[in-house]
Amino acid sequence: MYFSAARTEAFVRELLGLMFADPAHESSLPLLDSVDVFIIPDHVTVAGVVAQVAHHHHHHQILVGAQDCHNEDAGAFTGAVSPAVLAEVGCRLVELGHAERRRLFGETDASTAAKAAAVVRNAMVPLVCVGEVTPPPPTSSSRQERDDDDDDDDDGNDDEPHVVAAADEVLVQVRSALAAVPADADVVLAYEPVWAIGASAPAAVDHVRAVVRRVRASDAVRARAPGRTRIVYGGSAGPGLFARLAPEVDGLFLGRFAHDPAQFFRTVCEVAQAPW
Ligand SMILES: O=C[C@H](O)COP(=O)(O)O
Repeated sequence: MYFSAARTEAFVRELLGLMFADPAHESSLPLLDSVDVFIIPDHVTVAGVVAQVAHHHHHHQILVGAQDCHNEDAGAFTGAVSPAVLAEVGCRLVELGHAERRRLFGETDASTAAKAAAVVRNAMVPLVCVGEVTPPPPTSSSRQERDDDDDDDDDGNDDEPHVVAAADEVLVQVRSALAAVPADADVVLAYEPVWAIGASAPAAVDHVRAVVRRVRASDAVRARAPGRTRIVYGGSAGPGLFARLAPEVDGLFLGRFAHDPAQFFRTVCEVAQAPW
């Protein structure tokens, strides 16, 4: 709810202009071969954004998503948005269980899981938001982003207690959602530490990498078909971050720092050009 309908339309127009720039210059086509881009506007503008994107030849690599949906396809649920209708109008991805949905609208792991099943049933991809509520202790190096690229202990045995606690909290959410969808369905897990959303800086790189490593190593993720579970990071993400999170993290989920199409496009290019 940051944008008016007019601003959403202008944002998408500008972004498409950048992505589909004159091939003689910075061609976007190789870029789009190596990365999936999603745009998740409010429900009212989903169909309009689908129409804008469909105008371009390579629109298949730009997924238009919705920010929530109901878990039933049809019925007496006044005010709710049907996943079947979202699919019908060209929506391909549905964000579920965002921290604000959980905090302000009473969503739970159970409701998120039911919605994830509904999204897959309607041949769309669930983008399930997960993340711990409590920030690391103030003295912790995990608390905020900074420039210390410590050596990583890849086995996870030396993870700090708050990393282990964060991953355990996240894994409850992950297990619930993944139990609701077939093992071979595409799923995107958006790891968004709640305390890093709407902040001035993302969570520290080491924290994100360690938590994501633990999620990826979990039985719930390892039991899924190979290549069907992508994990992206969100929470004050923007340009300059991805190269420091990869290869543990597959991509980014931007909020405010994507509001400027040029910044968003720059971030997409960084992800596309990363050597992983
Ligand atoms: O919806 C996106 C996430 O909640 C992150 O938002 P943010 O990048 O503005 O912190």
